[in-house]
Amino acid sequence: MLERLIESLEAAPMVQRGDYHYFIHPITDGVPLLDPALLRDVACAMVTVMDLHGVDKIVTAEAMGIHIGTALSLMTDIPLNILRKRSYSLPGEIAVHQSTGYSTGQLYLNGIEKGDRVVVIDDVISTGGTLKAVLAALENAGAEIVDVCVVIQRGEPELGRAYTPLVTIDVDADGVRVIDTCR
Ligand SMILES: O=P(O)(O)OC[C@H]1O[C@H](OP(=O)(O)OP(=O)(O)O)[C@H](O)[C@@H]1O
Ligand SMILES: Nc1nc2[nH]cnc2c(=O)[nH]1
Repeated sequence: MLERLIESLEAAPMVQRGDYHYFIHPITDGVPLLDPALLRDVACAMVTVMDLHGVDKIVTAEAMGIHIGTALSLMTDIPLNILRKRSYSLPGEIAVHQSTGYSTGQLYLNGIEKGDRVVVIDDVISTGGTLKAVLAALENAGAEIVDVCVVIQRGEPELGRAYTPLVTIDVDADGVRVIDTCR
């Protein structure tokens, strides 16, 4: 089920963002083109590995969790909640600081109620800064985090809780090497 993902990751072009070796891939960038078969492979694999029993909401972060979260939502009928990079100033909005290997910003959580059972998904975890911010916002909102799943784990980031990557990669200036899969 993950052959297309592995093959395309190992062919991913690289760019520099400061000191950061950034790989470019359809799942993590939407560039150059997202093959529906690849998105379907990823969504099916996530449904297979995640605990979705009694889950009220799928939670992801803008921008590159959205297409994956949408596919999962369509497959499971579980509503999708997106942490946005801009504020809506709605009552109860929760703001958290996000930092990655090449950027910093804010994420804004709306629409999660105390006691909601949620799963968190994202395209990639690298420093863990984004998912830590998402988890902090959900904890602040009083959600119960049932499971966390990412398509790609880059390196060995700690989240302070268990999470499941579909694939684990090593990255250097020459490109991406897939070193483990969830199978
Ligand atoms: O583990 P980290 O170091 O936090 O990196 C992972 C995050 O980096 C990317 O988001 P980015 O903020 O670049 O925004 P995008 O999704 O809008 O591209 C990606 O979509 C993850 O959310
Ligand atoms: N596309 C892409 N997204 C990322 N998010 C964190 N690191 C990376 C990376 O190297 N490539």
